[in-house]
Amino acid sequence: RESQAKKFIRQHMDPDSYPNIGSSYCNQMMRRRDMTKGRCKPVNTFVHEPLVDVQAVCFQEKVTCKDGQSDCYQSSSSMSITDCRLTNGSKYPNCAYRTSQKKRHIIVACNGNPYVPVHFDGSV
Ligand SMILES: Nc1ncnc2c1ncn2[C@@H]1O[C@H](C(=O)NS(=O)(=O)C[C@H]2[C@@H](O)[C@H](n3ccc(=O)[nH]c3=O)O[C@@H]2CO)[C@@H](O)[C@H]1O
Repeated sequence: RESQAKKFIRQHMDPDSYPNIGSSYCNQMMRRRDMTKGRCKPVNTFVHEPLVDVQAVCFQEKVTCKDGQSDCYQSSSSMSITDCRLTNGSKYPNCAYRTSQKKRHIIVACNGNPYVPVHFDGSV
């Protein structure tokens, strides 16, 4: 059984590639990281920063999560991210994504001991 922390890493961490945004990055990565089984995950962000830097966000600015919970944190510095968004013409099982490269402050929810990111809430 995959822990929430491991799931966060699988779904949202890609420190090694700062993709030269060919449009295929999201199409490939959403499959490779197992987010196109059963349905195409509509929106997903990959973070291109070292894991330790993303884990440190759990000890940065506390903010309210989209769901109203209070265990979210906003990164003090902007980070390199790639937003993957399902295109309108996309038809399961051929999940077609738009790839958008951005520099944003990320917002994550943290949980557990050790206190680590378990959910990607958004970016600003
Ligand atoms: N406060 C919390 N505290 C603790 N745990 C919390 C909390 N909240 C949720 N979980 C947990 O997380 C699980 C989970 O998968 N939540 S999810 O909203 O569907 C994830 C979103 C995100 O993956 C993605 N997205 C979205 C925007 C963006 O910019 N980039 C981007 O990637 O889209 C998804 C849908 O929005 C949920 O089952 C619940 O267990």
